[in-house]
Amino acid sequence: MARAFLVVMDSLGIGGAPDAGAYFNKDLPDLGANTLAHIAQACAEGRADVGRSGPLHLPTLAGLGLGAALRLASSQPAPGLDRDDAPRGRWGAASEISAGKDTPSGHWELAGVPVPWDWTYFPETGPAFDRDLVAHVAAAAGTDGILGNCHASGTTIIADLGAEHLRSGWPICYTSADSVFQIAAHETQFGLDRLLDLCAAVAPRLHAMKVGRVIARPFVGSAEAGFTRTPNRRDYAMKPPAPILTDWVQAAGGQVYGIGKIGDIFSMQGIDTLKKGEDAALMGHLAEAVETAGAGSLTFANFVEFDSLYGHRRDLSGYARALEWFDREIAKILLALRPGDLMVLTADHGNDPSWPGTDHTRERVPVLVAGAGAGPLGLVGFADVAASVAGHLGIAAPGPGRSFL
Ligand SMILES: O=P(O)(O)O[C@H]1O[C@H](CO)[C@@H](O)[C@H]1O
Ligand SMILES: [Mn+2]
Ligand SMILES: [Mn+2]
Repeated sequence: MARAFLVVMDSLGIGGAPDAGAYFNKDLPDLGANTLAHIAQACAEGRADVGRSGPLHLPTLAGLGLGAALRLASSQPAPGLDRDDAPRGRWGAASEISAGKDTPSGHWELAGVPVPWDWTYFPETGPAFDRDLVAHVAAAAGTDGILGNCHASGTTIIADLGAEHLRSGWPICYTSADSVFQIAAHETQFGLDRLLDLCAAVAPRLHAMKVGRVIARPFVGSAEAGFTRTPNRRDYAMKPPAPILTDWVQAAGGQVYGIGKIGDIFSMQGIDTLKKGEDAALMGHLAEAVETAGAGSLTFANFVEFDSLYGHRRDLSGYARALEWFDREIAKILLALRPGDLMVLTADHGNDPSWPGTDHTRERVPVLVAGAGAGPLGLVGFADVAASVAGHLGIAAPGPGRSFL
């Protein structure tokens, strides 16, 4: 009996989005952004040699068709990924139709439901949040005000405002090119539970404004030693607008196992069990799911560190190291798959570490399939991923997606 494993390599874009010109980082359109190709180019040119060296080495993913998918999506050279002439998996490139280039829209559309509305974004100049919203957040925090109130990189803003936060006790509120309201606060001085309660309290108002996520960003440290974010980040996302792949599987009697950020991204909708942790631990949970998942089940995993630790930080070496680690680990997991298993490896948006700014980039994403033979899938849509997984499990797939298998 069939089982399905859907694995999102968060932010591993492969360029070529038809509408990239409509999305921006700073004032530069995302035209030409290509997360994977630019990492591969940096590796080949010796610009990504911290903790690794040489051309980007991804034999497992390339063997499934990653290089072929990249060439289909865009014309950018990707040294090291140009020799997989006969991929052993099914491979293709997917475009997103939802507006925005953030995690929730990407995942919802991969799960079969494109986002039917335009998200709310905050202005880049002047105060990001209006007086009513500031007053609402401060009241919920029990403070006389907030810090930040601007677009920022999360690591930079705690370095800049961490000391003032400790002095005043005011939460640090910031946003990005995504539809997000982020609140950073000291985990022990402000309190982790208090921060999570604050995010939960203000989320309904922000969701009503069509702001996709409120994100708790706890950190530790001191002005003297510096400030560091902890793994206790938590996202409070809007609910998807319609039943998604996880609901379809449950409705058909299958179990749904979430791994990583999947629980936050879908507000636990349609998810029976959730395993969280750093990416290394998540890989262990994925291996365990391959061992134990039942017939008719869906395991849905997100590996976020490509994005959070390396893409947003514009760290080419780190992203390459993470990809090479993932490639070695996923090789073992692919070997453990059984007849009747389908594994789809894909991504939710780009985050080109060679690009200006610190935000996501609008790109196509790879779709690599193990367990369904070999050969091209062509150019597909994000929602086709959900339809294909549903088709493999033999269940109905409402919505716009069409199976590519
Ligand atoms: O700079 P940090 O806080 O990591 O923020 C990043 O993380 C957010 C959510 O993924 C994005 O919108 C981006 O701004
Ligand atoms: Mn993402
Ligand atoms: Mn991100």
